[in-house]
Amino acid sequence: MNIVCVGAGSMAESMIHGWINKRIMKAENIAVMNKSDLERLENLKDEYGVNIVQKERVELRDADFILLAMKPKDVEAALTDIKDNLSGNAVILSVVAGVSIETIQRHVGNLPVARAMPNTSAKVGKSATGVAWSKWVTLEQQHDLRNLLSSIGSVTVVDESQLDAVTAVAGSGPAYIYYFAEAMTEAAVANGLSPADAKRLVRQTFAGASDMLQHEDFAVLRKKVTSPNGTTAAGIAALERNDFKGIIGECVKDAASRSQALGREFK
Ligand SMILES: NC(=O)C1=CN([C@@H]2O[C@H](COP(=O)(O)OP(=O)(O)OC[C@H]3O[C@@H](n4cnc5c(N)ncnc54)[C@H](O)[C@@H]3O)[C@@H](O)[C@H]2O)C=CC1
Ligand SMILES: O=C(O)[C@@H]1CCC=N1
Repeated sequence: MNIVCVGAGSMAESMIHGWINKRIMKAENIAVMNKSDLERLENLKDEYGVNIVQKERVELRDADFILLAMKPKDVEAALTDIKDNLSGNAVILSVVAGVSIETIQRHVGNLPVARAMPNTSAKVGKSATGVAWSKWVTLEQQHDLRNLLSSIGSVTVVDESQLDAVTAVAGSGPAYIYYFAEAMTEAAVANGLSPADAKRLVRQTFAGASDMLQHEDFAVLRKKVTSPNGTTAAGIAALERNDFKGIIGECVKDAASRSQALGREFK
């Protein structure tokens, strides 16, 4: 199986890292191309052993899967640029936020197109990925796509209309968690801990809690920490007073709306 990554930024790198780490792909079967940054491609070649798409672009013609991993505004130019080099057998796997299967097919014709929304935890094999595909994707190709995506984490097959929600929760989600970790660290320092100790404590608290989340119901876990009239109850009361759930609700709603807007903007 051959894959060409069109767009070689942080998302493509996370996926390449996951595929090679899990030995689902050999580096020699992966090729990368981008808009203009040859140094970036050379770096990926040095780091992972992947190929760089050559001027003649045989790699594109031989590809079973084309990973589309550029910003939404660059999709049209990228597809216009590669469409004459694609074989009819290639499946396009887009991770671009918002841009619909219909829009992609308008540029390349009735090629099989799948849209996935992974996240950067692909790098450590722990992406939470949602995927939807068009009717042109055969059962065998669906099977290969599941394999490719499950090598970087969990896979949830959804209807394309649900991908905006997947993007808002799982695609963007790691950033909310990092933001929460930053806020906890700042609060720890404000309450007298050294920055180094604060960071170590917060990092391990997140790591331990995220392990626990795998095994028990979220609310049950929370209740087990929360002694009546204790410290956690006081902390949670502050979250409730400040409408923490409302804030998170708005955060996810705005991210999903932005995903829809990107789809309209780059139709
Ligand atoms: N970073 C993240 O956490 C996630 C990103 N995504 C999606 O992945 C896509 C890529 O995001 P990043 O990797 O973060 O962006 P990035 O900015 O790190 O990389 C974009 C890459 O696209 C290339 N590119 C631009 N125009 C091109 C063209 N015409 N032909 C070929 N290559 C071209 C750039 O040279 C660059 O290598 C975005 O659409 C984003 O919505 C999806 C899930 C998570
Ligand atoms: O922020 C973005 O638009 C992309 C999509 C999901 C994560 N990063």
